[in-house]
Amino acid sequence: SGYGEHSIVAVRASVMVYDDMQKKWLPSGSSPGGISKVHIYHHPSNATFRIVGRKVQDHEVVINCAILKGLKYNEATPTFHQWRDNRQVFGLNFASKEDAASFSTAMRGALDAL
Ligand SMILES: CC(=O)N[C@@H](Cc1ccccc1Cl)C(=O)N1CC[C@@H]2C=C[C@H]3CC[C@@H](C(=O)N4CC[C@@H]5C=C[C@H]6CC[C@@H](C(=O)O)N6C(=O)[C@H]54)N3C(=O)[C@H]21
Repeated sequence: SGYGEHSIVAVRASVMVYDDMQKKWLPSGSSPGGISKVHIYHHPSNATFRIVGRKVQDHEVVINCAILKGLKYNEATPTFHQWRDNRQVFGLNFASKEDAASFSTAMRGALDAL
């Protein structure tokens, strides 16, 4: 309903990005570590989806990336999932297996709809 975006899933996860130079995973955002609320937002009128994550503590946006057709979503472990865009690799270290499963189901639904 309406013309805005709406959240199709909201989970808790630590958002990470892989640093190719240092060859290690770094927490995304300015303050080290910490849990974020990570949503998948659907924009029905332009049939798009994106992932937006905000730190629970200070609401810093630590991820804001489009879900593009053909994205390969890798479930490396039951609580760590990852994917690439043309610049970097993102990882979500979920607070629970249930959060991971919810997110994965919504992600795969979005990918099927693109
Ligand atoms: C073909 C391709 O791009 N391949 C990608 C994967 C991929 C495949 C298909 C589509 C998209 C993608 Cl993305 C790829 O191989 N990449 C992506 C970058 C990542 C980096 C390091 C190495 C180190 C080993 C592994 C890893 O990350 N793994 C193991 C579970 C482990 C779980 C938790 C996270 C938490 C932080 C870190 C840790 O524990 O300290 N950590 C981990 O250590 C986590 N890996 C990878 O996984 C690597």
